[in-house]
Amino acid sequence: MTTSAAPRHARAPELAVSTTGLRKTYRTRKGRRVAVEGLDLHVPRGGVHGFLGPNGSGKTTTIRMLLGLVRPDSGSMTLFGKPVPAQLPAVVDRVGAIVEQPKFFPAFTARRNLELLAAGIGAPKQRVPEVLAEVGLGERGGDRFRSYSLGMKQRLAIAGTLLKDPELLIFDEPTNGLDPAGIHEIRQTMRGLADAGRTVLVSSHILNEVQQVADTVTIIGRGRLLAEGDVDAILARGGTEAVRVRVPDPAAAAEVLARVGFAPSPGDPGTVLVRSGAPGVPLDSAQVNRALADHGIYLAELVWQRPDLEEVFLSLTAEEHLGAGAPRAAPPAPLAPTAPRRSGGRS
Ligand SMILES: Nc1ncnc2c1ncn2[C@@H]1O[C@H](COP(=O)(O)OP(=O)(O)OP(=O)(O)O)[C@@H](O)[C@H]1O
Repeated sequence: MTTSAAPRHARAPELAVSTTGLRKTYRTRKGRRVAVEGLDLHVPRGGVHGFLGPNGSGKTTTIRMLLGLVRPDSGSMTLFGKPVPAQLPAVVDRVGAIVEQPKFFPAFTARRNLELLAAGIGAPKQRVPEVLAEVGLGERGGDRFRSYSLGMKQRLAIAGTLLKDPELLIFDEPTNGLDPAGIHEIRQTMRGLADAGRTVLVSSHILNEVQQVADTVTIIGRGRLLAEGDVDAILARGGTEAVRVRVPDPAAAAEVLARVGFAPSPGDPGTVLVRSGAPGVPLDSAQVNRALADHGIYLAELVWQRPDLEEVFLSLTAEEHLGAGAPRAAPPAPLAPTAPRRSGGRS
């Protein structure tokens, strides 16, 4: 099933990126391998758009096709409304991308490295201090590249993509290999770029990592679209809220909760997961607490379990794995679009 959660871009006059029916197969010794299977992608202008899917789901292949590095078998693509690859030269200066790690000279300063890069791509040298500042390296531009942390190296790579002042930035798995601090730095950098009015298209196989910074996402699996739209709307449709209660006797608590209309299920040892018992009725944690206390069961802990994009992905792919004749869940009602997130990120 494809979930389309009332994306903002439905009203946008022009998308930063779009693909229609995009397909790519690779020739292998065992025959043809389908990498991208009829993919429709819609990236609105402005904000951070997460392009998400597990390893091998076709993200890099799609990005490489958009950048003219790989030729699709069929389908169409546009960047800022211009068909690519046919009109790529007309839009290429509006796009900056990191698909592979750029090579910097370890013994040169970050500033010198960017000056060399600027000369190579015909960007003005005056942009160098500006782009260093934009990625938060303004104070460290005089340090040698080899003294940088991995997160700083990746931010320098991002600075390199900004030299020509592009409107659209495409980053393929920019947090690969980074520690949590480095991941946080890159997230903040992407948020800052989007808040400054650029469009950031970022791919990742770690869905929850991007959930924290993306305004909109496209989730793919095995080269096919699974869900797209505003993060909050996809979360609201794709997963169910639950509370985890820790009680002395989980079986007794589950029985009580089921009797009064909740939907309990076993949690970690010593806990019960409680969901709303009726579709569309929000879960009320105070009622859970009261129901248990009324039956002499006092909880030691109550923790909200909010749905995340990993959970949404798993539920979407679980549906995909159902046989053709198996019953499918009815699609949830459409939701109103949510306002774009503009600062601070999510926790
Ligand atoms: N040059 C190639 N030749 C043959 N098969 C390829 C080639 N490049 C990619 N593939 C296959 O195409 C599929 C999609 O790969 P792709 O790298 O686009 O996925 P991905 O989502 O970017 O994965 P990852 O997160 O691991 O980078 C995979 O099955 C992969 O093995």
